[in-house]
Amino acid sequence: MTALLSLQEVVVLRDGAAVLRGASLSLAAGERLAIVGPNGAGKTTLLRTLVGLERASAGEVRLFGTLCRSERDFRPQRPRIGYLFQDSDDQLFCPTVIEDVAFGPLNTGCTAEEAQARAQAALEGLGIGALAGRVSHRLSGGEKRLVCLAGLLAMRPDVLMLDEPTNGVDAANRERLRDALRRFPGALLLVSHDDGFVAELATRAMLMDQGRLAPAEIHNHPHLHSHPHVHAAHD
Ligand SMILES: Nc1ncnc2c1ncn2[C@@H]1O[C@H](COP(=O)(O)OP(=O)(O)OP(=O)(O)O)[C@@H](O)[C@H]1O
Repeated sequence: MTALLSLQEVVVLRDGAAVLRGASLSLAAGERLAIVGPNGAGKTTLLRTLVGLERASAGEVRLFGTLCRSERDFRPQRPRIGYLFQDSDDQLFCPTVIEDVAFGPLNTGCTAEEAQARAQAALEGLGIGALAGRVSHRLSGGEKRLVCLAGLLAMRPDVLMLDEPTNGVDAANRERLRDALRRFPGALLLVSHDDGFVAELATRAMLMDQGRLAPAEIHNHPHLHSHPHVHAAHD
Protein backbone atom coordinates (compact mmCIF):
# COMPACT_ATOMS: atom_id res chain seq x y z
CA MET A 1 0.00 0.00 0.00
CA THR A 2 1.26 3.52 -0.80
CA ALA A 3 2.46 5.44 2.25
CA LEU A 4 0.51 8.62 3.06
CA LEU A 5 3.74 10.49 3.78
CA SER A 6 7.31 9.41 3.22
CA LEU A 7 10.83 10.75 3.45
CA GLN A 8 13.68 8.92 1.80
CA GLU A 9 17.24 9.80 2.89
CA VAL A 10 16.35 13.47 3.24
CA VAL A 11 19.05 16.05 3.90
CA VAL A 12 18.16 19.59 5.01
CA LEU A 13 20.92 22.17 5.36
CA ARG A 14 20.78 25.33 7.41
CA ASP A 15 23.57 27.87 7.20
CA GLY A 16 25.64 25.19 5.50
CA ALA A 17 25.21 22.67 8.35
CA ALA A 18 23.04 19.54 7.99
CA VAL A 19 19.99 19.58 10.30
CA LEU A 20 18.49 16.46 8.72
CA ARG A 21 21.21 14.00 7.67
CA GLY A 22 19.54 11.30 5.64
CA ALA A 23 16.21 10.98 7.49
CA SER A 24 13.78 8.32 6.25
CA LEU A 25 10.27 7.53 7.41
CA SER A 26 7.00 6.26 6.09
CA LEU A 27 3.53 6.83 7.54
CA ALA A 28 0.80 4.38 6.54
CA ALA A 29 -2.98 4.92 6.74
CA GLY A 30 -4.25 4.53 10.30
CA GLU A 31 -0.78 4.71 11.85
CA ARG A 32 0.02 6.84 14.89
CA LEU A 33 3.73 7.46 14.73
CA ALA A 34 5.55 9.35 17.48
CA ILE A 35 8.86 11.10 16.85
CA VAL A 36 10.83 11.55 20.04
CA GLY A 37 14.33 12.89 20.72
CA PRO A 38 16.38 15.60 22.39
CA ASN A 39 16.06 19.35 21.88
CA GLY A 40 17.56 20.51 18.63
CA ALA A 41 17.61 17.01 17.10
CA GLY A 42 15.62 18.14 14.05
CA LYS A 43 12.03 17.05 14.85
CA THR A 44 10.36 20.36 13.96
CA THR A 45 12.54 20.61 10.87
CA LEU A 46 11.30 17.16 9.85
CA LEU A 47 7.64 18.25 10.09
CA ARG A 48 8.35 21.50 8.23
CA THR A 49 10.11 19.53 5.50
CA LEU A 50 7.11 17.25 5.12
CA VAL A 51 4.84 20.19 4.30
CA GLY A 52 7.41 21.96 2.13
CA LEU A 53 8.26 24.81 4.53
CA GLU A 54 11.87 23.60 4.43
CA ARG A 55 13.37 22.32 1.20
CA ALA A 56 15.41 19.10 1.07
CA SER A 57 18.80 19.46 -0.60
CA ALA A 58 18.95 15.70 -1.15
CA GLY A 59 16.53 12.78 -0.85
CA GLU A 60 12.83 12.50 -1.62
CA VAL A 61 9.63 13.77 -0.02
CA ARG A 62 6.41 12.08 -1.11
CA LEU A 63 2.93 13.14 -0.03
CA PHE A 64 0.08 10.74 -0.85
CA GLY A 65 2.27 9.06 -3.44
CA THR A 66 3.31 12.29 -5.19
CA LEU A 67 6.97 13.26 -5.33
CA CYS A 68 7.16 16.83 -4.01
CA ARG A 69 10.10 19.06 -4.90
CA SER A 70 8.71 22.56 -5.45
CA GLU A 71 5.96 24.73 -3.97
CA ARG A 72 3.80 23.76 -6.95
CA ASP A 73 4.02 20.10 -5.89
CA PHE A 74 3.37 20.70 -2.18
CA ARG A 75 0.49 23.19 -2.44
CA PRO A 76 -2.31 20.85 -3.62
CA GLN A 77 -1.37 18.25 -0.98
CA ARG A 78 -1.32 20.61 2.03
CA PRO A 79 -5.09 20.74 2.70
CA ARG A 80 -4.92 16.98 3.39
CA ILE A 81 -2.42 17.57 6.23
CA GLY A 82 -3.34 19.32 9.47
CA TYR A 83 -0.11 20.73 10.91
CA LEU A 84 -0.10 21.96 14.51
CA PHE A 85 2.83 24.37 14.84
CA GLN A 86 5.02 24.28 17.94
CA ASP A 87 3.97 27.86 18.72
CA SER A 88 0.19 28.51 18.73
CA ASP A 89 0.73 32.22 18.06
CA ASP A 90 2.09 31.30 14.61
CA GLN A 91 -1.23 29.58 13.85
CA LEU A 92 -3.95 31.89 15.17
CA PHE A 93 -4.55 35.04 13.18
CA CYS A 94 -8.30 35.77 13.06
CA PRO A 95 -9.96 38.13 15.56
CA THR A 96 -12.22 35.52 17.15
CA VAL A 97 -11.93 31.82 17.91
CA ILE A 98 -14.85 30.77 15.70
CA GLU A 99 -13.42 32.71 12.73
CA ASP A 100 -10.04 31.07 13.24
CA VAL A 101 -11.49 27.56 13.41
CA ALA A 102 -13.82 28.16 10.43
CA PHE A 103 -11.04 29.65 8.30
CA GLY A 104 -9.69 26.33 6.99
CA PRO A 105 -13.04 24.87 5.89
CA LEU A 106 -14.05 28.21 4.32
CA ASN A 107 -10.78 28.34 2.45
CA THR A 108 -11.19 24.85 1.04
CA GLY A 109 -14.63 25.34 -0.45
CA CYS A 110 -17.21 25.01 2.35
CA THR A 111 -20.10 27.46 2.45
CA ALA A 112 -20.14 29.93 5.34
CA GLU A 113 -22.85 27.87 7.08
CA GLU A 114 -20.96 24.59 6.64
CA ALA A 115 -17.71 26.14 7.85
CA GLN A 116 -19.45 27.60 10.89
CA ALA A 117 -21.11 24.26 11.73
CA ARG A 118 -17.85 22.33 11.32
CA ALA A 119 -16.00 24.86 13.46
CA GLN A 120 -18.57 24.74 16.25
CA ALA A 121 -18.59 20.92 16.15
CA ALA A 122 -14.78 20.80 16.32
CA LEU A 123 -14.76 23.14 19.32
CA GLU A 124 -17.45 21.12 21.06
CA GLY A 125 -15.62 17.87 20.32
CA LEU A 126 -12.72 19.27 22.33
CA GLY A 127 -15.02 20.51 25.10
CA ILE A 128 -14.32 24.19 24.35
CA GLY A 129 -17.52 25.26 22.58
CA ALA A 130 -17.82 28.12 25.06
CA LEU A 131 -14.67 29.74 23.65
CA ALA A 132 -16.25 30.35 20.21
CA GLY A 133 -16.86 34.08 20.68
CA ARG A 134 -13.59 34.84 22.48
CA VAL A 135 -10.76 36.97 21.10
CA SER A 136 -8.11 34.49 19.92
CA HIS A 137 -5.01 36.34 21.08
CA ARG A 138 -6.37 36.77 24.60
CA LEU A 139 -6.76 33.04 25.25
CA SER A 140 -4.49 31.21 27.68
CA GLY A 141 -1.64 29.15 26.23
CA GLY A 142 -3.49 25.87 26.80
CA GLU A 143 -6.73 27.24 25.33
CA LYS A 144 -4.82 28.39 22.24
CA ARG A 145 -3.41 24.89 21.80
CA LEU A 146 -6.90 23.35 21.77
CA VAL A 147 -8.31 26.04 19.48
CA CYS A 148 -5.49 25.43 16.99
CA LEU A 149 -6.27 21.72 17.04
CA ALA A 150 -9.99 22.44 16.55
CA GLY A 151 -9.05 24.44 13.43
CA LEU A 152 -7.18 21.44 12.04
CA LEU A 153 -9.91 18.92 12.90
CA ALA A 154 -12.52 21.16 11.24
CA MET A 155 -10.63 20.64 7.96
CA ARG A 156 -11.02 16.84 8.26
CA PRO A 157 -7.46 16.14 7.14
CA ASP A 158 -6.14 12.69 6.22
CA VAL A 159 -3.09 13.22 8.44
CA LEU A 160 -2.48 15.26 11.56
CA MET A 161 1.10 16.36 12.27
CA LEU A 162 1.36 17.66 15.81
CA ASP A 163 4.39 19.46 17.24
CA GLU A 164 4.26 19.28 21.04
CA PRO A 165 0.43 19.30 21.31
CA THR A 166 0.40 19.08 25.13
CA ASN A 167 2.70 22.07 25.70
CA GLY A 168 1.07 24.32 28.29
CA VAL A 169 -2.07 22.14 28.48
CA ASP A 170 -3.43 21.20 31.93
CA ALA A 171 -4.42 17.66 32.95
CA ALA A 172 -8.15 17.97 32.16
CA ASN A 173 -7.56 19.51 28.73
CA ARG A 174 -4.79 17.01 28.05
CA GLU A 175 -7.38 14.24 28.47
CA ARG A 176 -9.77 16.02 26.11
CA LEU A 177 -6.97 16.39 23.60
CA ARG A 178 -6.05 12.72 23.91
CA ASP A 179 -9.66 11.60 23.52
CA ALA A 180 -10.19 13.81 20.46
CA LEU A 181 -7.04 12.40 18.88
CA ARG A 182 -8.15 8.85 19.64
CA ARG A 183 -11.41 9.57 17.83
CA PHE A 184 -9.59 11.13 14.86
CA PRO A 185 -9.96 8.59 12.03
CA GLY A 186 -6.85 9.58 10.05
CA ALA A 187 -3.14 8.98 10.57
CA LEU A 188 -1.08 10.82 13.15
CA LEU A 189 2.50 12.04 13.26
CA LEU A 190 3.22 13.20 16.78
CA VAL A 191 6.33 15.06 18.00
CA SER A 192 6.34 15.13 21.78
CA HIS A 193 8.50 15.16 24.88
CA ASP A 194 5.43 13.99 26.86
CA ASP A 195 6.22 10.27 27.26
CA GLY A 196 2.85 9.51 28.85
CA PHE A 197 0.97 11.09 25.96
CA VAL A 198 3.10 9.17 23.45
CA ALA A 199 2.43 5.89 25.29
CA GLU A 200 -1.31 6.62 25.36
CA LEU A 201 -1.62 7.44 21.67
CA ALA A 202 1.17 6.14 19.48
CA THR A 203 1.26 2.76 17.75
CA ARG A 204 4.92 3.17 16.76
CA ALA A 205 7.81 5.45 17.66
CA MET A 206 11.04 6.68 16.09
CA LEU A 207 13.95 8.42 17.75
CA MET A 208 15.39 11.50 16.07
CA ASP A 209 18.98 12.13 17.03
CA GLN A 210 21.31 14.58 15.31
CA GLY A 211 19.15 14.64 12.19
CA ARG A 212 18.74 10.89 11.79
CA LEU A 213 15.77 8.65 12.55
CA ALA A 214 15.86 5.17 14.05
CA PRO A 215 13.08 2.86 15.34
CA ALA A 216 12.34 3.31 19.04
CA GLU A 217 10.30 1.44 21.62
CA ILE A 218 7.21 2.77 23.31
CA HIS A 219 7.17 1.85 26.98
CA ASN A 220 3.51 1.18 27.34
CA HIS A 221 3.37 1.53 31.07
CA PRO A 222 0.18 3.18 32.35
CA HIS A 223 2.17 5.42 34.70
CA LEU A 224 5.13 6.20 32.50
CA HIS A 225 4.64 9.88 33.30
CA SER A 226 4.89 11.18 36.83
CA HIS A 227 1.77 12.23 38.66
CA PRO A 228 2.58 15.07 41.00
CA HIS A 229 -0.53 15.33 43.18
CA VAL A 230 -1.22 18.63 44.83
CA HIS A 231 -3.30 18.17 47.95
CA ALA A 232 -5.29 20.79 49.79
CA ALA A 233 -3.90 21.55 53.26
CA HIS A 234 -6.64 19.54 55.04
CA ASP A 235 -5.92 16.35 52.99
N1 LIG B 1 15.51 29.35 11.64
C1 LIG B 1 16.63 28.69 12.02
N2 LIG B 1 17.85 29.16 11.67
C2 LIG B 1 18.97 28.50 12.02
N3 LIG B 1 18.97 27.34 12.74
C3 LIG B 1 17.78 26.84 13.10
C4 LIG B 1 16.55 27.48 12.77
N4 LIG B 1 15.53 26.74 13.28
C5 LIG B 1 16.09 25.69 13.89
N5 LIG B 1 17.45 25.73 13.78
C6 LIG B 1 18.41 24.75 14.31
O1 LIG B 1 18.17 23.51 13.66
C7 LIG B 1 18.35 22.43 14.60
C8 LIG B 1 17.09 21.57 14.66
O2 LIG B 1 16.02 22.36 15.19
P1 LIG B 1 14.56 21.75 15.38
O3 LIG B 1 13.69 22.90 15.81
O4 LIG B 1 14.18 21.01 14.17
O5 LIG B 1 14.80 20.73 16.59
P2 LIG B 1 13.75 19.95 17.51
O6 LIG B 1 14.18 18.53 17.54
O7 LIG B 1 12.37 20.24 17.04
O8 LIG B 1 14.00 20.63 18.92
P3 LIG B 1 13.00 20.87 20.20
O9 LIG B 1 12.80 19.53 20.86
O10 LIG B 1 13.83 21.80 21.04
O11 LIG B 1 11.75 21.51 19.68
C9 LIG B 1 18.71 23.09 15.94
O12 LIG B 1 20.11 23.05 16.08
C10 LIG B 1 18.21 24.50 15.78
O13 LIG B 1 18.99 25.38 16.56
